[in-house]
Amino acid sequence: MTDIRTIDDLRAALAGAPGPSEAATRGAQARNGQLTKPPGALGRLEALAIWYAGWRDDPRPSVTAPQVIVFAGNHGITARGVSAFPAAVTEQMVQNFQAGGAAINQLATLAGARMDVHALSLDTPTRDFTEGPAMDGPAFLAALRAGWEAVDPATDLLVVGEMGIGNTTSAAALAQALYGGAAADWVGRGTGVDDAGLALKSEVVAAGAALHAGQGDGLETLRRLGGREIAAMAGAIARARVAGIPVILDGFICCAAAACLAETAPRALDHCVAGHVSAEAGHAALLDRLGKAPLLSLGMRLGEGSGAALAIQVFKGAVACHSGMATFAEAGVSEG
Ligand SMILES: Cc1cc2ncn([C@H]3O[C@H](COP(=O)(O)O)[C@@H](O)[C@H]3O)c2cc1C
Ligand SMILES: O=C(O)c1cccnc1
Repeated sequence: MTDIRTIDDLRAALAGAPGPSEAATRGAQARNGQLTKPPGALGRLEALAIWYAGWRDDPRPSVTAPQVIVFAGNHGITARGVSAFPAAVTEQMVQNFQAGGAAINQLATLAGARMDVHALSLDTPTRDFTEGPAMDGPAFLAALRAGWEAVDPATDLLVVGEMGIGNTTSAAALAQALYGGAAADWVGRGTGVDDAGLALKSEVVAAGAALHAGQGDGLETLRRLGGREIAAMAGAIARARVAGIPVILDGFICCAAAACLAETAPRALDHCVAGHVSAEAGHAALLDRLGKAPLLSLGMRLGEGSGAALAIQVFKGAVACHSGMATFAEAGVSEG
């Protein structure tokens, strides 16, 4: 599947996507058992490398072409005062990304990743989701397709990040609509709202979830409560699933996008690893729902793909050891 013309095309692509190669997984497991180290001594790095080998269909893979894609969108919900920063910051940060001045630029460069920035109709914010669906069908499909098409088929490790003032409110509403619980379980301070701002966010999220929960699958929920950049992240993660490209998930917003796919097709996130756990209040609970244990826990709460981009280096470490180390036989080291 190289194109999606309808949202049902995306549903079908997710449902029919192949899993990792069993032969490559077995080959990598066998290799891992022969490497010059005590069994299990590289901890979770060993499982990561084997998992990566399966998805890349190569028992001795390397990470040579990581890609970081940052999507930006504006949110009608910002009119309700849910962010500590004005909506204009979305566009200003896009310019900062393009000039190389944001945190994600530094972390992507350090990880040896190509970085692409896609600003999605910034002059047309989504609708306030407490009044109706955030996006109509064509706008939603366009955003999904922008994400789908942004993935370089030649990439071998993908990170998707976002910029969109107000999007922690959108992500919290998605989480509540998909998983239930109270709005207060899912809202956090985002860019740093005070206690009154947090209470307002809870009200807005509860109203959105009440209006839109239970109206369809994860993708339909995404159309109703998401944003263009969140939909594009979902489109990119889905493309990677179909193309067998492993993905490192970022923070709360990225995981909300991913959750919409998981609630659409049960194996939709088999190709994803959680890069980090964000300090945003609901992220740990969201990772639990996704069944993903984070690689890093550094108290970051930035978004942009920053935590996941940092985790590329953990991945590179895992794969470099797996594929570069000598075996006991090669090195003449005695096995225990
Ligand atoms: C200067 C600046 C850079 C950022 N980079 C990411 N975000 C993060 O903050 C926003 C979400 O928080 P809220 O829902 O509270 O608006 C998103 O755009 C996210 O990526 C930023 C926010 C700011 C202010
Ligand atoms: O976890 C995130 O992705 C996050 C948290 C706060 C603000 N922006 C993003």
